[in-house]
Amino acid sequence: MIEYRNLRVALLGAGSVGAQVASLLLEHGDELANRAGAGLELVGVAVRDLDAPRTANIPRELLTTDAESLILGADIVIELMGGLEPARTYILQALTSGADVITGNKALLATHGPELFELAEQVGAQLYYEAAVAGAIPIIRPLRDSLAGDRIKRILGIVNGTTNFILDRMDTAGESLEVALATATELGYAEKSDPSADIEGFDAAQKTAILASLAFHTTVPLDAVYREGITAITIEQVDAARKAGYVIKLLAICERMTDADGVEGVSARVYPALVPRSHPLAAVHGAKNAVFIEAEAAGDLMFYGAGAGGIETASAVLGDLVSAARRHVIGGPGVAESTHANLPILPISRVITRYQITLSVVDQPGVLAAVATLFSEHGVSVETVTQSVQAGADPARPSATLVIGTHEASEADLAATVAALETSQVVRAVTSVLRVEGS
Ligand SMILES: NC(=O)c1ccc[n+]([C@@H]2O[C@H](COP(=O)([O-])OP(=O)(O)OC[C@H]3O[C@@H](n4cnc5c(N)ncnc54)[C@H](O)[C@@H]3O)[C@@H](O)[C@H]2O)c1
Ligand SMILES: N[C@@H](CCO)C(=O)O
Ligand code: NA
Repeated sequence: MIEYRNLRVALLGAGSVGAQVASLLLEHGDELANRAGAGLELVGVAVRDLDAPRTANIPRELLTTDAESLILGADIVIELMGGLEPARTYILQALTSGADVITGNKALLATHGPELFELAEQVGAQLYYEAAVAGAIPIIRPLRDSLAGDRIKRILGIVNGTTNFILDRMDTAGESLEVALATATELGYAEKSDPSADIEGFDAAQKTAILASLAFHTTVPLDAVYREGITAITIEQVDAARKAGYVIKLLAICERMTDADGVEGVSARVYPALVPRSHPLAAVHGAKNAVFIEAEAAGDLMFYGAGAGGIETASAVLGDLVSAARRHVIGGPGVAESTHANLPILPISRVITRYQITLSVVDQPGVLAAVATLFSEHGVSVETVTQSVQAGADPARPSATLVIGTHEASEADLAATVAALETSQVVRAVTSVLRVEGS
């Protein structure tokens, strides 16, 4: 038996993820010690209620309601309480006392990341957060370490399991958004009391801010992430997408781009988009997550797996724990989160992408030409046009549906085009506007 130096590990929070971390650490502690080169002693678990039921057995003597004392005696602090406070204060206390910190708290990192990383750098400690983006899927470490020698061009992520589950049910089972959301809630994916963090895209936006900051060495604040959720997506849009060879996915997009004025910057955005069925992300079903990375030298890479779940996410936390322990063994300062590039963040109006617009129009001579003119007047180039004619109730006023695919255009030009279409005499209604990504 090798005698290792002992590291004192404090756990804050014993909910879905925390309880599994405690249980796995107690069960596999010896093996993890061999991998880390240091003993990993769970010295305490801070909880709110000593008697609350838990998903895993934790010896009663490890439980405490005194988080602050626990933090002060630890070499490594694992924060799995969630929320902004007191998580932020506890992490600041832990770093100040010289401990390394592991967290899965995307809300905190997306909001107060710079403050936490700055303090970690000042005191020479390390902040690990693999669990904060896409749960069990290794994505933080690949971006920070494996791809540190490359340049990331774009990240397209399915980083919210609840919305992917809902959109997948709409696509594969023909369920309405309401029915699919009810199933997601029943299965425990969406929050019962308030599913808006998922379906309005807030959770995905937090993860986007974290990924974009890391990928482009630039601080990307949460409020700079453009966000649309999935609540306006209809079953008609999902069906039409399928017939046209697409699937609708809620995407977290982090992209280095040059806007129409030649300004190079970072775009961070979340919205439901059409993804070609041939794209690897189209094959991500149910509540699974995937992150598709386009890198200059490495080309395309995809990371796929469980983006949530107590024991799955605990895997990411324990991976961080072994990394933190190895760093303690080796010594030296932590690796700072680099924001050296400091690229400007492009507002959504500057973003350039492709679109698909569906219109209900009057079916009479000159309509197609009038619609095409509106696109060209606003500098938007049409790539494809598909027309289908509806019988309609009034034979004297036949109606047609036009589906128009565009070449790349700026959001500002596209918005102006849509506004002009909406007031045009020949357009009865603009029934759908979706971006096309991943092609
Ligand atoms: N559940 C997942 O699948 C998942 C995936 C990725 C990341 N995360 C993140 O991991 C963190 C934990 O998530 P979870 O699902 O385990 O949450 P949870 O709500 O199941 O557990 C949080 C626990 O922390 C406790 N807690 C809250 N405030 C406390 C305090 N002041 N002192 C002591 N205990 C306190 C709560 O009582 C609860 O038991 C969150 O930041 C979450 O965003 C969760
Ligand atoms: N609510 C999140 C959990 C993980 O962050 C999801 O649906 O993916
Ligand atoms: Na992860």
